[in-house]
Amino acid sequence: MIEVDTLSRRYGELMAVDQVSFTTGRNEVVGLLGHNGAGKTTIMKMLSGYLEPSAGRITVDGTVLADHARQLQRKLGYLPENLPVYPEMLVADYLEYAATLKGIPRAERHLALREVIAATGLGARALDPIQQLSRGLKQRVGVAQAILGQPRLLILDEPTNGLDPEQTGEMRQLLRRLAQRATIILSTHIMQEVDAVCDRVLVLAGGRLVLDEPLQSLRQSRSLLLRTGLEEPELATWLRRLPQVAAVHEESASANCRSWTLQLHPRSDLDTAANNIASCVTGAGAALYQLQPLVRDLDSIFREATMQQGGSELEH
Ligand SMILES: Nc1ncnc2c1ncn2[C@@H]1O[C@H](COP(=O)(O)OP(=O)(O)OP(=O)(O)O)[C@@H](O)[C@H]1O
Repeated sequence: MIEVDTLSRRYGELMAVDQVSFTTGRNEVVGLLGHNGAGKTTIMKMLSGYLEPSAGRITVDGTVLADHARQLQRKLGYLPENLPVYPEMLVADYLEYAATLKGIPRAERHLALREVIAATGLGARALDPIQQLSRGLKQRVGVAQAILGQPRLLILDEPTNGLDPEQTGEMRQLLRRLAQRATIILSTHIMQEVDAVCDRVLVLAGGRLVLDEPLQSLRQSRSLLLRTGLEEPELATWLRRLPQVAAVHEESASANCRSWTLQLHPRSDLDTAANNIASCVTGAGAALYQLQPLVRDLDSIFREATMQQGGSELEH
C-alpha cells in the first residue's frame, strides 16, 4: 500500500526526519510512536502530501506521491494535529465543503455526507455550529472529513488527543471499524492506544526509525515463565541442558513450589522448547504447575527502543 523509502525532512539545521523507511500492508493499522518532537507530525504531513520531503520517496499503491500529490490526496483521508474545522460553520455545511474540496461529485455528496455522519455518530449534531461541540465531537468532525469518500488510506495525527476516557473509547471503536476497509497510520503518545487498535508499531526517536515490528511479535519475548513442585532440587541443572534454553533464573521458592524464568535461544522454536521443558520437568519427577510465554509490556519496549535518545515513559 505505502512504501516509504529513506525519507528525510530538514527544518533549517534541524533534521526532523532522518532517512526513515517502512512499508505498510493493506488494511493494516500502524501506530507511529515517539516522544514530543520525534518527527511524527512531520512524517504524517509528508505522507499526506502537504509537506515536501527534503529527500527520499513515498509511493502509494505504486504511484509516487511527489509526482501525483493532488490525485493521491483525493484518495486519502488526513486528520491533522490541529483540527481544520471552522468554528462558525454547521457540521453538515463544513462536511459538504470538505467533500467539495475532496472532489466528490455533487450528485454523490449527499450520500457521502450521510455515510460519514452515521459512521462518526454525529447525526444528532449535524445542524449545530462546530463551536458549540465538545472537544470529542469536534474531533469526530475531523475524522468525518478524513473518511469522506471512503479513502483506502487514513492518516490520523493523534486522533484521541484531548478526549476524555469515554470519548477515547468511542474513538478507538470507530478506528477499529474503519480499519476493516482502510489502511490506517496513526500517531500517538499513548501505549493503550497502540494496544487497543494497532497491528504494527513504528517507534521514532530523534527523527530516526528505531523500531518497526508487528505488535504480536513485539510483545512476545523469548522467555518462558515456569512454576513447578519442589520434588527435584537439581531441576535447574536439567533445564539448562536443553538445547533451546539459554539461561535459567530462579525467581522465587515457597513452601510448595518454585518459579523460574527461562530465557530461550533467539532462533529456538517456542513450541519445541515448551514441549521439551514440560518433558524435562515431569521426567525429573517434579509437578508442572505453569508454563507460559512472558508477555513484554509496551512501556519497557518503548523505553528500550528510545533509550539511546534519553527517553522517558509514555502516558497510559
Ligand atoms: N515548521 C517547523 N519549523 C522548524 N522546526 C519544526 C517545524 N515543525 C516541526 N519542527 C521541529 O521538528 C521536530 C519534529 O517535530 P514534529 O512536530 O514532527 O514532532 P512530533 O513527534 O509530531 O512531536 P509532538 O508529539 O510534540 O507532536 C521538532 O524538533 C520540532 O520542533
